[in-house]
Amino acid sequence: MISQDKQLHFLLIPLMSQSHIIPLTDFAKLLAQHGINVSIITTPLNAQRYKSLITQSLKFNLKIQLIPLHFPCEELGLPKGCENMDSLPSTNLYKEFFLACETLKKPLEKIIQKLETKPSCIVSTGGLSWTQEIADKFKIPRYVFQTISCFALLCSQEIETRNSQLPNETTTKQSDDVQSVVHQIKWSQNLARGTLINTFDELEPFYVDEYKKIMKNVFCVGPVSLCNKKVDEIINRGNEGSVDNEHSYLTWLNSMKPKSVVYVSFGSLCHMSFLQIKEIGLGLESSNVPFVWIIRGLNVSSEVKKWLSDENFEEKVKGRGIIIKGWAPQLMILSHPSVGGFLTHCGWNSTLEGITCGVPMITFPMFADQFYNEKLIVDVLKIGIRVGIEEKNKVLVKKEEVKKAINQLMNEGFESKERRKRTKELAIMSKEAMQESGSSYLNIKLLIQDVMQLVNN
Ligand SMILES: O=c1ccn([C@@H]2O[C@H](COP(=O)(O)OP(=O)(O)O[C@H]3O[C@H](CO)[C@@H](O)[C@H](O)[C@H]3O)[C@@H](O)[C@H]2O)c(=O)[nH]1
Repeated sequence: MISQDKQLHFLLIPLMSQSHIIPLTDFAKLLAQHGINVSIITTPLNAQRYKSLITQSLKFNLKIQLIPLHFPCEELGLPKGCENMDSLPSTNLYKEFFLACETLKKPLEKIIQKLETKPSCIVSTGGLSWTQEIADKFKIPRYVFQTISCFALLCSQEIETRNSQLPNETTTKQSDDVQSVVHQIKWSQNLARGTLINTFDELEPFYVDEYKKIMKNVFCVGPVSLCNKKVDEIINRGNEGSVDNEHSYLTWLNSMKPKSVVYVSFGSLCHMSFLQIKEIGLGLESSNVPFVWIIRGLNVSSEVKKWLSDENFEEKVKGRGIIIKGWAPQLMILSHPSVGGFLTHCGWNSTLEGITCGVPMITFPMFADQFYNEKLIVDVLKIGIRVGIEEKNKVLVKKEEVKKAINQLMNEGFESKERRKRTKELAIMSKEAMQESGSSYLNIKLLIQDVMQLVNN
């Protein structure tokens, strides 16, 4: 714990999406472990979903509170209860969702006005450019919390988001909207005091250095998921409801040979066509490799359910494969010794979680930074292999290609062993970065000093 003249209070504002709330709540724990008082802005349903965070903080004497603000779903044409991007019934509602997020600005200003002492700083995730206006209004320094890699940040500085990186259903009008939002985000980032990135210096040193040349006050503070050490923290992370099933998954994983299982998941937002889901299923079936396959959100369509039942799929793979139709305890599964491969959409949180758990990957990007992360995983770090062609969101990846990639990743050949070795080395480096006197640990301290100095001036 640092010695400090004043009790620092960090106000954390994530975009209401699992891929932003999860790393920011992890970061809250890390800050609280350094003696910081942390408030997280959220909404009533998200507060419910993350209530275990509060139980845990009380247990470990950490000062973290959730501040729920009303989220105007129905007023803005969103279905009731859609307070998190993963509960949207269609990707066409993203615009309405972002507008609903922006309406949090006024109530949040009222909250800040009512606080006895104003927050020492705001930490908000990249997409929330309106939080910069709040920071300016109250003269509070704002740090942008980046949930993507330095490699992807640099790529996106250079290149406009290509249409092929947008989700399948995106229209030209929506694509223009995306470009204008990207410009707004960049504008607000330049006004921020600094940038915190969920990565670690040793993972992508060249790209971290390059990013530091174009942005001021850059602190790599991750992988933040490593703050979850106790089993119940890992099982509960981002969970939607009860954790009863988690223990049966654990029993199943315990019965499998070390490094024999492939974990298949496409994050919290990806919307995959029925035909693609079918090819993945058939590829998994014919690979003969044990698997845990997550089908969630928009992907659990009636077509998918019918196909699974017509094929008698779950019965056919019984004993060798598990399908989870809903929220999976991803960190628990990836950190289990029986898991030896990860078929992933390359979301940055998933990529980092694969790395910290030492699990090599099969890359299946579908939109946004996922294509950059594929390049980082396959070409730079050499800890994964591609399945199908590069711009695969427009082309069906066939079952034969899925089977081939799984067998190539999971076999005992020289290349697989080398890939596994490299991933293991990165896993060790990631843990060292987060340990006392590791690079990310020290960067968090430097961040706190930066805030302290601003507060004391
Ligand atoms: O059943 C599930 C599904 C997901 N997760 C967790 O949810 C997070 C998902 O994050 P990520 O892997 O980054 O995927 P997305 O949800 O798809 O993330 C979006 O946001 C990321 C961060 O900005 C981008 O890198 C991605 O491209 C974008 O799709 C991870 O922590 C997972 O462990 C679970 O625990 N259980």
